[in-house]
Amino acid sequence: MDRKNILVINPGSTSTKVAVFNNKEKVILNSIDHKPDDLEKFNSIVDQYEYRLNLILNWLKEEGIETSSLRAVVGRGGLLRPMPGGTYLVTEKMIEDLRKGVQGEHASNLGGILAKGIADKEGIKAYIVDPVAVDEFDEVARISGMPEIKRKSLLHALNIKAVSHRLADELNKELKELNLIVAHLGGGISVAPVKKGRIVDVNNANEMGPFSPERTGSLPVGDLAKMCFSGKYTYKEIKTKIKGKGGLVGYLGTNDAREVTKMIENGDKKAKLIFEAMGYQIAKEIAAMATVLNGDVNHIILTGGLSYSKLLTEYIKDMVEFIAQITIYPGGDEQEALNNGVLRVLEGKEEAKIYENEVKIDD
Ligand SMILES: Nc1ncnc2c1ncn2[C@@H]1O[C@H](COP(=O)(O)OP(=O)(O)O)[C@@H](O)[C@H]1O
Ligand SMILES: CCCC(=O)OP(=O)(O)O
Repeated sequence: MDRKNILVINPGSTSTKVAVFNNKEKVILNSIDHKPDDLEKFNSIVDQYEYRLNLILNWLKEEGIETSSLRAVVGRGGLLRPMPGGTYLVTEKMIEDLRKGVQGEHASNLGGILAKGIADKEGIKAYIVDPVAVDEFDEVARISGMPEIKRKSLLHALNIKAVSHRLADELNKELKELNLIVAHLGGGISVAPVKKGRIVDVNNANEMGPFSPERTGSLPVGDLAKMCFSGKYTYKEIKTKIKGKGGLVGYLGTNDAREVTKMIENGDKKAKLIFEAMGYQIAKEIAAMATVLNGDVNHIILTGGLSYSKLLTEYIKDMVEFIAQITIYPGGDEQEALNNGVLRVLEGKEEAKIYENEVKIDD
């Protein structure tokens, strides 16, 4: 069979997005949503491998797409060691680090593993592009306030870079001429100042910043420490309360903003307060990042799944439009960005990076 297709796999905390491209053309796309109950039964992210793999393979089968038609497979890259952006070949060392979760656990750790699993069976190559561990921080942004703890760059780097380029193109400008604040509003939330194309700071989307559909974001640390030592919870339970059962899930029992919107439409006052509180925290984070850019902000971008919600984006807009003009790219461009990253390599415009050569391995 003619190998013409690229399979894109984007595992997120609330969904697995899959797409097939033929060169630049998107042949088909699907977002398989995961309710908290679907994932709760797994002990770790890596344990979800067979579950997500079967969902992908069954979907390909239903759509009549043979894996023998694939030319390459690309997955969203995970919490690897801090690394420069770009397209990376999935190597054994990368797989080892994704399995270990060297910077923690997140669904995107499965991206490279799933891509390699499918690619190896077909004897083709697997890649990741601009993983969530891309680190372009200014040194000052690494200081937490406690010498034992460093602030980390963990974020939706793939989409933040893609939509920044998209806006620059639409404005007919070079990205290096612009200062942007990009808020990716997904299962996790990243708010990043993009200074002349570089992501110089960000809340750690896994455990800092605004609360999100399934995460607490930053918490009052004294109360958290007390809770940890109360004897009521194991370490694992606390971790799940922070990531998985925090945010909208913690308050309202769902990670789905569409369900929350229905609750609000049906007069649920608690749902309204919590949804507005999420908007309030996102707006505050955007304003904080405006200071990182010394107030010199050309544009604010709202993107990610939550930015389909007019209720949420209007709330945020109202609070931050004094800073700069706002553009909304609902959902975002992650699938296209993954495909484009691989195409650049397959077309010889860029060389795939090798993980081991780009990161510091000191263990
Ligand atoms: N049309 C929509 N309207 C409102 N919220 C939406 C819509 N589509 C998706 N969402 C919400 O966006 C969030 C997921 O965003 P997404 O970027 O897909 O995250 P992830 O990649 O982590 O799965 C969920 O809370 C989901 O309910
Ligand atoms: C670790 C940051 C990436 C993130 O939060 O992605 P999801 O929104 O897909 O969970």
